[in-house]
Amino acid sequence: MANVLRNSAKFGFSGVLSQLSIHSRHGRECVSPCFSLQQRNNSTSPKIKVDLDNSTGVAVLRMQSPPVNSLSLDFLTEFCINLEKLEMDKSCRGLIITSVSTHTHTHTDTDTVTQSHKTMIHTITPPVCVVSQTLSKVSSTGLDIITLPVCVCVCVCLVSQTLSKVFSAGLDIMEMYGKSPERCGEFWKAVQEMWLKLYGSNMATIAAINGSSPAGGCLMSIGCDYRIMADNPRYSIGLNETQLGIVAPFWFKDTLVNTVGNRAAELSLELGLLYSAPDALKIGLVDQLVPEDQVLSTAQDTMSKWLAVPDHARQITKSMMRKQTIDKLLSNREADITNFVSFITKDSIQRSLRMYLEMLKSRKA
Ligand SMILES: CCCCCCCCCCCCC/C=C/C(=O)SCCNC(=O)CCNC(=O)[C@H](O)C(C)(C)COP(=O)(O)OP(=O)(O)OC[C@H]1O[C@@H](n2cnc3c(N)ncnc32)[C@H](O)[C@@H]1OP(=O)(O)O
Repeated sequence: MANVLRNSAKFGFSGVLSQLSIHSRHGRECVSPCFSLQQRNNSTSPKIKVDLDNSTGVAVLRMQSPPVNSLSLDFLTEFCINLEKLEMDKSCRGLIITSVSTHTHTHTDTDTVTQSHKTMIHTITPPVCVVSQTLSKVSSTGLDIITLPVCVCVCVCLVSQTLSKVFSAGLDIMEMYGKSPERCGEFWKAVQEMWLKLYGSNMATIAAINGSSPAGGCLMSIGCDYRIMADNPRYSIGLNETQLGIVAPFWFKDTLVNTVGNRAAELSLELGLLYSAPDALKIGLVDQLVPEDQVLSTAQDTMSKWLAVPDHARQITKSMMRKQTIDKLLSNREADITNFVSFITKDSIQRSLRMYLEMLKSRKA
């Protein structure tokens, strides 16, 4: 333990993790070269928006991946990159994770379309510049040269997409359904990485849960130091894996046990319970309920209390509380990937996932 504390003090908590996970494909090894300490930490990427307030040292990470902020491989990779970048930024001490309820995505596109498609394009986007030209093209037979009237549109379009009222719908089920074992393994490694980075973060972390948060969304929430949830009867949170016919792995279970205790975790996991906000508060799955429009401001107020504690003392304490759980996964990472891949690719599990997907779609109809 003395070693742990010495290392924690020297490298910081996530520094210790990085030392241990140096071979990770999604870890520091591949991410670090992309970011220098000089880089600003206000970034907008397609699925995640990060704003760091330099005066408070608090970053707000907003998930903005419609329709439900599901955790795909791309999303997880982006999430980890953002976390790593903030972790390396000495001015960032606190992180709030939340979801944008609506977002406007600014998209610049260059497209080449045939004349017949021109009208359609115009109705979708206000083109900044439209250049008509004639394009010579080899036909599919390769013998005839045909000339098509084309319209080259350079468009700046505003696409408004609405996220349903979710914090995160958890792991992207499409990443686990009908995929090759290799792809499943890559995906699972990214899920592990997300949890390792979040649960072991040196930053004080708060989940501002402004929507439903099942399964992987719940894992992300309980990976934080504190949870504030919107008091909205439509929202639920929990590790509902068994309801899908799948099993939450040991480190999901350990994180839940560390949060709500053994008995509540046992009931919760075996029954795959999704809790309403008041019930989640009752078992300690979330720490505070507030009206929906106050989730973020409460998270900001709460963060200032966390940041009033000296960083090194908070970080070493966090390490003492979480290191054992983290080490358990670090020393079983490859076996955990192998387990996941062989479990998820079983015919019976694939059938369960298909039925669950169909159920999700039919609920809409
Ligand atoms: C020997 C054994 C050893 C054990 C070994 C263990 C190995 C490990 C085993 C595997 C462990 C895996 C762990 C899995 C964790 C997960 O996170 S699984 C995902 C669980 N998520 C859910 O159950 C949530 C499902 N979604 C919902 O309940 C609702 O969508 C919502 C979030 C409450 C939002 O509802 P609403 O606003 O009404 O939106 P919808 O209309 O339902 O959805 C919109 C579209 O989004 C699609 N969608 C929803 N969730 C997901 C998702 N998680 N992934 C992918 N896609 C999703 C939904 O189908 C809709 O799609 P369209 O119909 O095409 O619009």
